[in-house]
Amino acid sequence: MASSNPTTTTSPTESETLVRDFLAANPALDAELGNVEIMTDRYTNEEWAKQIAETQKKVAADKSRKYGVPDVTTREGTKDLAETVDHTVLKLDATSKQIDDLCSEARTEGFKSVCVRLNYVSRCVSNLKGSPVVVACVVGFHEGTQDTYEKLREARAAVKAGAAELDVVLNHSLLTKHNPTPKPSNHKRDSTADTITWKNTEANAKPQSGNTPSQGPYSVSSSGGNTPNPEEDEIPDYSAIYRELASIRSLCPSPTVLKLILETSQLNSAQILAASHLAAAANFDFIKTSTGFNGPGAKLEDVQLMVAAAEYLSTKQKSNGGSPVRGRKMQVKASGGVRSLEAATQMLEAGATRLGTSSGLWIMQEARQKAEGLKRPAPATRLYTDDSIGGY
Ligand SMILES: O=C[C@H](O)COP(=O)(O)O
Repeated sequence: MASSNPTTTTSPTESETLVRDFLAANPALDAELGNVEIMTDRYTNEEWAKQIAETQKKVAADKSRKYGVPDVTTREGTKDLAETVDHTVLKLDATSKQIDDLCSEARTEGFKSVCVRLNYVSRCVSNLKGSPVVVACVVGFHEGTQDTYEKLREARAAVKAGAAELDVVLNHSLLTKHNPTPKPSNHKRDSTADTITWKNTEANAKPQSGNTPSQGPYSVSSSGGNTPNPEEDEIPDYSAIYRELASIRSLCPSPTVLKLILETSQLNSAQILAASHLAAAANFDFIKTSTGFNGPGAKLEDVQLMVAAAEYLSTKQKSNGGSPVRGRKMQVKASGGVRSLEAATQMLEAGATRLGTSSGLWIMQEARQKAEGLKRPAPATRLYTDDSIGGY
């Protein structure tokens, strides 16, 4: 049975209707979830806009702040690094063999998770039985524009199949159609599926012109320089975004870990902050940069901004008596194009706590090489000096 948060309205809100309809169509789920707490539409679009404007005004990326990173010259540090990695294969043409290899590599390396599409979740769950590696599944991949009901169906199917974490693609078009601000693209992929999506990205790209402020405060209308957009002064449909996120959270309660993929390459800083605000309000656990299939992946400045946003949004609730966001701090996952130990280290230094990468094996290999390179040679090898013949 579903119950909702206290609300001043008597008729059900759109979120309530959506979740109740979903449960009515899935009675087994309704019984399984028991007393679902529906996160209702808490604010009007104008109220969201006001709150988001405040976040945009207050939050700026702190480029000088460096977070501690695992010391990969130690065994413990290498283990810690591995535990940040979501070992990822999301190609449409991935084979069962590749998925099986992904799982056994994740077990061997001690990665946090394997991140796959829905069709491979149960295979991974059975491969990883008895290991601490969890299964993460993407939802709404990779465009994010599927309708909410479809995303709910996908999310629930993934949880039913055993996924512990869901990486949900934001419907970023709801933000960008008001202030389209594509960023420059120099991303190249190699598989056939990737090439197709890359072509789509290029086809959809609009001219870029001085539209991405590198530091706050950021406002939604800060896109200056674009061709005038008839919708420029309208407020993006924040309510629709929140409704989608909140209904996914309502039907996939904790301990399911929810990550929101913002697709930062498609957003300006103001839009990144708006999405972060709504993710926090809907109790998501992570904000994540990229799908890896649409424009460039994780950029340092975006990770820095998201980390600052997560920090601000977590303290905001404490300071204003419980509303409007929350007290638990979201984490940040850097994903897309993280292909080397150096890139991984930079993202962690910027405050990311999770890395989504298809290059996890290579990154670990580099970490081991670094550890070995710095180790003093064992006495038997005596590579650099020979005490028997004297020397300094
Ligand atoms: O979330 C994960 C990304 O799809 C991985 O992207 P990548 O292949 O560039 O590492």
